[in-house]
This record gives sequence, structure tokens and C-alpha cells, in this order.
Amino acid sequence: MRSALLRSAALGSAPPELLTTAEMGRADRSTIDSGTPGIVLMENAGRAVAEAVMRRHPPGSRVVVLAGPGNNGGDGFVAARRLAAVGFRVTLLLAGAPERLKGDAAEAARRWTGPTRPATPEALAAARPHVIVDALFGAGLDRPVDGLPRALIGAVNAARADGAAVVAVDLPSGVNGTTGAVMGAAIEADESVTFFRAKPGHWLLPGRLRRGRLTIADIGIPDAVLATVQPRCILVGPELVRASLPVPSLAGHKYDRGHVVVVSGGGHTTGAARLAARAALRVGAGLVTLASPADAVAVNAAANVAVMVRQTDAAEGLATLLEDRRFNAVALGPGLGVGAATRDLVGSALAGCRAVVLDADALTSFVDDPEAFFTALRARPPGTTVLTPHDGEFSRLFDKLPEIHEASSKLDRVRAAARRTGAVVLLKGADTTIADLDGCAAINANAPAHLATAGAGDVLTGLVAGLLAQGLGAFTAAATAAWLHGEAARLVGPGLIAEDLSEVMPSLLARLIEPPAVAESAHDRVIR
Ligand SMILES: NC(=O)C1=CN([C@@H]2O[C@H](COP(=O)(O)OP(=O)(O)OC[C@H]3O[C@@H](n4cnc5c(N)ncnc54)[C@H](O)[C@@H]3O)[C@@H](O)[C@H]2O)[C@@H](O)CC1
Ligand SMILES: [K+]
Repeated sequence: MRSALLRSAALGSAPPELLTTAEMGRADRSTIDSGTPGIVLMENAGRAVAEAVMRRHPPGSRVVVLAGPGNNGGDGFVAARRLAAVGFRVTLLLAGAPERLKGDAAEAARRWTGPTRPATPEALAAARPHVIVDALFGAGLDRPVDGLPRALIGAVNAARADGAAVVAVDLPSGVNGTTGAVMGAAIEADESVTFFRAKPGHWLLPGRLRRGRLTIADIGIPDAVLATVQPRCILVGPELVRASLPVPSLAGHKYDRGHVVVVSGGGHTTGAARLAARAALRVGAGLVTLASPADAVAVNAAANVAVMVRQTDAAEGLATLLEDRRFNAVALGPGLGVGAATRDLVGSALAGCRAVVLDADALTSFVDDPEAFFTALRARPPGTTVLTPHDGEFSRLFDKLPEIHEASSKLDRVRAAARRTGAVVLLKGADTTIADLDGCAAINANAPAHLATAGAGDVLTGLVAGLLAQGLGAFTAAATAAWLHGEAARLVGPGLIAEDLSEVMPSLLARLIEPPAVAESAHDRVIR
């Protein structure tokens, strides 16, 4: 099953697909097999890098091109030639013996007519560069850096600290393009120029923090190769969200837009559920009910106007409420407390086939016996369950599983969790990662730092529930909610408190949803 969001990826204006380095290699080979020589792709790549330098630095600037032993270095040779041709003072430093260059990189080196010097930290410092083009390693980085490459990375970072600008070819050297990991040491770039599509490592931490501005250059690889490559990961963006958001019909009524139940904690822990309930309503759910224990009914009722409040006594009460099939999405976890009572509530919510989003205590309550929990989740219909852990909740629940322990990236950890549970798993963070059972994944990276505040996660739970209630599949609902959540935080700005997120939702949604065209009435004509 390919998720709807991945299918809709083609609708976006900015390319949403993220290609692993292996997928990028397949895109490259497929293009070359269709008749575009590799050296043409390399020339285009090197030209794009040179143009990135020219955009921000005047001719006459001193440029060091630090070239490595592979095709990333080849791109560096092309950039060096182009920059020298328009008056930049270029020093080319090669890490490794020139005779080890192969194929297109060897050809690019032949076309460079200036001197090629051995790369050493001393040679780099002596060149006193205004700009460094980092062409040491790109997609081919396959082991931790040490020895001379590590010393060179240190020298580049020291030069940058002294004021040099760094433009990385494809990826900052030392960053793994597929995982975003820093392999021993990595260059800190001001800009990275990548080719055809961004890579997950440009968006996953810590790689994202090393790459500076990201430029995606067209180097002549046709979009049609994506049909062969079939990338499994996207970056969530506004076009995808626009394509996923339900547009209410004028002929519809509130029950067409779903009815969310948010399960409230009792006593002093009711605020989290209220935040979630309000978010569900704001994102367009037709109705929202707060299922409240007896001691929470009064406060929940007093603090809400549009949200309904129903008294439900423990798991039995929730089960009785949910016998009404019009409640088509349930959210629980925030403020419930950890323990048997919450496990029983989760049991009531998971019975049946309505959509469920589980967060916070609804996840932590199962850490002592996760297998039973996973079995219950796997028994549910596909595409109906979302788990929204933060790092700590994820680790407590999943880290003992060998496949999670061995996974090499956040993407693969989340994919493994989705495979194990059959649920869509959304792991929160600055690089929120969402995965579906079939391995389709999405990264959402629009969240500003000030979104990390008390109650923000509860709002996200409510957004997911509100979208599930309106009929979005679990993966699409989770990805859409994550983007709306981050974007709402950007709209509010610093000083944000969780309550603000729902309040800016109308203006955010207004930018995204085109109202359906309405036939003009006679009345409209009269008043004009
Ligand atoms: N795939 C594509 O479509 C295109 C790729 N191009 C460039 O080609 C690059 C990939 O080229 P390659 O596959 O040759 O790989 P790289 O040039 O990134 O690096 C491979 C070389 O580095 C060595 N190496 C890897 N890790 C090392 C470490 N830790 N310490 C020391 N040496 C290490 C390898 O043994 C190999 O010699 C891309 O990043 C991009 O810049 C472009 O030329 C344009 C087209
Ligand atoms: K590089």
C-alpha cells in the first residue's frame, strides 16, 4: 500500500521527495543509461556549485576548492575551472593522489588546467580563503573519518571560524546523506548545493545543522526517473498539506466532518485534554466531546463552550460511550496518568475500528509489557492508528527491540516501530519523523525552537484526531498535523504558549483551503 500522501507528492511545487544516497545513485545510473553521459551531469553539478559561490562573492575572492578522491571531488574540479574562468583566485587542494581519480572525476581533473596541490591543513590555512568549496566527500562517505580527512575537516571549520564562507558540494563532508549522522567529524557549511533532490540527511539532525542554506540544483536528471527509483521518504510541505486537507462541502453538515472523543484526565490534570479537544475542533472536526471522569466534568464544562462534555467512569464508561458509532476518532494519553486505569482506557479505545491516536501516558503505561500492546495494535485495521511519542516515550517503549537498536537513523527507527505495531508512528522533534507500516516515511521540519513548550504535544494529538475524524488516513493525518502544528508555531512566534496554536489555526487554514466555487444567488447580484 502506498500512502495517499506519497501519491500526492507530485502535486507539490518544491520537490518533496528525499532520496537516500543509494536511490540517488540509481537516479544517476538510470539517467546515464538513457543517454546522458556522466560527465555532463558532473559538469552541471560543478557549474551549480560555482554559481552558488558567484551569487555571494565577487570575482577576485580567494577560493580554496578542497577535492576528495571520488565524484564529489570531480564536481569540485569543475567548480574550480568555472570560478577561475571568471576571475576568482582558485587554489585546488586534492586529498589523495591524482592518479587515483577515476572515470568522470579523472576527466574533470584533466579539464582543470591550474595547479593541483596536496591537501593539508597547513596549505588550506596558508591560502587564506574567502570561500572554501567543500568537495571532499559526498554521497560516497561510507565510514567514519579519521587521519588526514579529519584534520582537513578541522582546518575548514577553523577557517570558517576565522570568517571564510563554506559552500558544500552535495553534503557537508562527514555528514551521511541517508541518515544525517556525523561520521566522526563534519564540515560546517554556510550553503550546501545538492543535486536533483534533497537527501534525508539534509533534514535529519544533526546533518541539518551542518548544511547551512540548501540549494537543490537541476543537473539534467529527469523527474521521470522517480518512477524507477520509487523514493520512500518525503519532506512535508504546504503543497502536500493543501492537497490533503479536507474541504468542507456546502451541502454537508457537522456529522460529515467527524466526531472526536478526547479522553480527559481527572482532578488537576484536565488541561492537556482540553488543549487537544480545542485543536481537534479548530482543525475542522464537526464535533468534539471530552469524555471526563466525574471529578473533571465541572472544570471541563466551565472551560469549554463549543466542546461537549460527557461523564465517563473509567474504561467501562468510555466503552459505553463509544458504542455510539458516530464517534469516529478517539484521542487519549495527555493528562491520563501512567498505570492500569490508562491501560484499560486504551483497551476500550482500541476495540472496534474507529481511528485512534495515542500519546503520552497512553504509551508510557505499556512500557512493562510492550508486546501485549503491540499485539493489540497489530490487530487493528491498517491506517487507523497513530502513535505520537516524543523521544523519551519512544525509547521507553521501543528501544529494547533489536531492530530498533540496530537501526542506523531516526527514519529507520521509526519505520521499525511502525512495522512492529502496524500503526503510524510519529516521533516528535525538530525533525519530526513519521512512518507507515509499509515503510513510507515523511519528515516534517518546519517547527521553530519555541514550539518546545508545555502542552504543545497535546495540541498535536488533537490535530491528528481532528484530521482522522474528517476521514484522512493515519499517515496523511499525522504528516498534515505535524506541518500545521509547526506552521502555527511560526505564525505565533517567540512567546508562544500552547493555547495560541489552536487560535492561529483559522488564519493558517484560510491560506491553505480554497473554498469551493459557489453559484451566485440573485441576492448577491442585487447587493453589488
Ligand atoms: N549520483 C549522481 O547523480 C551524481 C553525483 N555527483 C557527485 O558524486 C558524489 C558521489 O560520488 P562518489 O560515489 O564517488 O563518492 P564521494 O566522492 O562522496 O566519495 C567516495 C570516495 O571517498 C572515499 N571515502 C568514503 N568515506 C571515506 C572516509 N571516511 N575516509 C576516507 N575516504 C573515504 C571512498 O573510498 C571513495 O574513494 C555526489 O556526492 C556528488 O557530489 C555529481 O557528479 C553529479 C551526479
Ligand atoms: K562535500
